[in-house]
Order: sequence, then structure tokens, then C-alpha cells
Amino acid sequence: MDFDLIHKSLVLAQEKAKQLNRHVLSVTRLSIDSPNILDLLEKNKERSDINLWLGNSGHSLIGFGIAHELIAKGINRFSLISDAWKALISDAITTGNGRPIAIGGFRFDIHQCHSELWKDFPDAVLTIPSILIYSNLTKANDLIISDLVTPQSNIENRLIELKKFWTQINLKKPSTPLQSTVKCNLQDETSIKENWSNLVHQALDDIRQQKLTKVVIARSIHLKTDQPISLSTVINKLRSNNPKACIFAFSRHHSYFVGATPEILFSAKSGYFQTMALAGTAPRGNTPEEDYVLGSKLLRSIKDVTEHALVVNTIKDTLTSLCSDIHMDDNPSLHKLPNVQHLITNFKGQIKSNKNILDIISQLHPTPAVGGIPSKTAMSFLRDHEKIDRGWYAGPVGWIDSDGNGEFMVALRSGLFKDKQATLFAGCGIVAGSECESEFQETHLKFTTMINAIKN
Ligand SMILES: C=C(O[C@H]1C=CC=C(C(=O)O)[C@@H]1O)C(=O)O
Repeated sequence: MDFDLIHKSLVLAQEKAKQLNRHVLSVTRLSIDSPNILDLLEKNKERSDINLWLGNSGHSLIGFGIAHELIAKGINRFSLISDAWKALISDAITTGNGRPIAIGGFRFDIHQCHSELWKDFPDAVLTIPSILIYSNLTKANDLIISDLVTPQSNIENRLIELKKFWTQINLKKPSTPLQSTVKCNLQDETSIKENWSNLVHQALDDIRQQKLTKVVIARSIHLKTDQPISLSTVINKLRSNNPKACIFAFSRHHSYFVGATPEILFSAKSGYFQTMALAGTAPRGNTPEEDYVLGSKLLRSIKDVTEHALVVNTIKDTLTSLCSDIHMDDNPSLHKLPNVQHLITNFKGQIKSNKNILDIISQLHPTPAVGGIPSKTAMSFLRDHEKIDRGWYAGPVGWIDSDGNGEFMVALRSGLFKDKQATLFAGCGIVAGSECESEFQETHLKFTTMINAIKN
């Protein structure tokens, strides 16, 4: 590793920090030989400062440590984070063609009661890892070393610390696979079903009274294992079981939030964007014939097509003021995943030059694929009736770079892990015509993404 280049960047950052009398981010990019991200994860699985992204469009990131963390609370969390990010990157010193990259996530709803379960996950966080390995399909692998330098920093010490940190992360460690067996907790099925049925009926009542057109309700399940659940085992299984999904993991303090989501909230590359409406679900068939029948039925289901169209129209309306040259699929098609198939409508186009990805996700979130219509009424319905703390489930998670590129996904098919416990989340859209039992089964299928990653 070229430590001279890192040293140079730290020195320049300190000169600037002294001039400005505030901290300055130093970022150095070095090329490294094909590091295996999953291998690095395995070696460091016990760490509590890992940010991982295995994107479905080829971008992979793994970050260790924290050079700097932007944290925001409350109603203006998106704009606070966006302003802090802009200020940070405008001062940053970059060497070796480096560019700052941050990774993080946002809570689904800041007004929902904040429970103890999510205490390690603030309303909004963007982390600039000390060491970040970034790779994509076309470019070589980058090792990005970042540090926050103040006028008082001891540069020589910082360099020694960074060297030590890299050695520690890269150290060969014998892997000790954990044998976990999943046991469901004692919560009995009847009470779960009863709560679910009350929630669905309440939602249908509000729909009948025209207070709501759609609301996406969710439930959680708690699992206990006989050994701590290994992050790398879960990630490896998610990765191999869900080739079309984006796999993410955020470990903070003693918990980690992990998922394999199919849903892009907004992704940006060189001024162009991609997003999607994903709503309307059917099971997969056991045979190709059965699968075809289920898929065809979904494409013709008035209830599902309506549920989907509500998402399409809202996304289209929101994008109009933020993007130009918008192209969208004429009709929904099927997005087939291992356990379920969804209706999908893809969008692409250009981002208006004065908009950045964080401004845009603040407008898009929550789409009616996770909230509802009207959005405010649906959110207040969820606060009053859902009785779970969604935390980061169904919130935006992703990464961003200083050139305005990035990807944010909706954190679905996900769970929060702590020691020997996991809390998994799944939801589904309720519209006129939704049925309690089939919606329950749909959430059950959605849980299996995570359950299959935990089970032996
Ligand atoms: C809310 C979830 O899924 C959303 C995304 C796709 C299909 C959905 C549906 O058909 O209800 C949901 O809107 C979830 O997976 O927890």
C-alpha cells in the first residue's frame, strides 16, 4: 500500500484545516488486487463498524471503521444530512484520484415511537468509512482510505493508526463456522394472526370510509438461535439465494441490520437515474407451469394492478419536478424472486442538474410501496395501528459519492440481529379487495428470504 500518498493527503488536509479552522476530510484512493469482499467480511465478522453493499447492478462496497459520521435527527434529517455532506465534500482533500464515498440509511418514519430495539440506529446516518473497498463491473478495485483531519491532528500518529488498521483488517484469521439452529420464540401463532387480522380489518375499514386508498402494513417476527448469528454466514446465504437482490448490512455497536432487497428507490450514475415501482405480489409456483399461471393471474389481477398503479403514478408525479427525459415501461411486467413474484414498472431518465440523490430520495420516500395513499394519512394510520417499530425497515439505505453517483434501495426483506436474536420484518399493501389470510401468507413468504439465510 502506498502510504506516502496517504501521508501527502493528510498533510494537505491539515494545511487546509488550519486555514479554515475546521476539520477537513482526507481521501486517498489506491488500486488493489481483486480483494474478495466476502473473504474480508469473514475475517472481520466480529467487528461492529462494518458497512456492506453488494449491489445488484455490480457496485460492491465494504467499509471498516469510521473516518467520519454524519448523523441527523428529526423532520429535516434528509436536508441536514445533504447539507453536511455537501459541506464535507467541498472542503475534502483527495489524492490518487480518490473521491469521498459515504454509506448509510434512514429510519422509515421519524414520528413512529422509537423503541429500544433500534437504539443503535439513528434517524439518519451517512458513514465515511476509514477503509473502504469499492468495486464495480468495469473498474479496477479501489481501496479508499479516509481520515478526518483537524488543525491539531498528529499526522504521523494518524498514519501509523491507519497502517495498523489496514493490517488488522487484512490479517488471515482461521474461520470458525458457527452452527446456528433457529428456534421460533414462544409467541403463539393465534395471537400473531389475531393482531394481523385486526390490523387488516382496520385498514379495510379506513379504505371503505375513503380515508385511505392504500396502506402498506407490516409485522415482525422474533427468532432465537442457540449461538450468535454470524454476519458473514447470513450474507453468504443471502448472496447465493438471491442473485437479483441488493444485499446490505450495517453493523452498529452490538446490532446489525441486514437484508436482500429487490426494490430500487433511486440510483444515479453520471446524471442519469433508474428507479422502479414494485408492488403487487404472488407466490412462485412449484413447477414452471404453475409459476406461469400464478404470474399470469398476477398480471391480470385488478386488485394487484390497481395496487401497483398507485405506486407508479405517485413515483411518476414526484419525478416530474426532479428529473427530465423520463422513460417508463408501458405496462407492468413480472419480477421473479426465489419466493415471490412482483409487478414491476421501471423508470429511467436524466436528473435535473440542481438536484442531488439525497434531495430526491427525501421526496420519493415513503413511496406507496411501503407507506400508502394519501401518504400522510397512511403514515399516521401506521403510527396508530401497526404496533411495531419499523426502525430502518422499509427506509432508504444506500451509498453516495462526491460526483453525485449512488444507489438507494428500500430496506425490505430484512432483519435486525443482536446476539442470539433476530427481528425480521415484512409487509404488504392493503387496498380494496385485499384478503386477510392471503396477505398473511404473503408476509410469510417475504420472511423466508431472511429465514433461509439464518437456518442451517
Ligand atoms: C413491504 C414489502 O414489500 C413491498 C414491495 C413489493 C411488493 C409489495 C406488495 O405487493 O405488497 C410491497 O409493497 C415487504 O417486502 O416488506
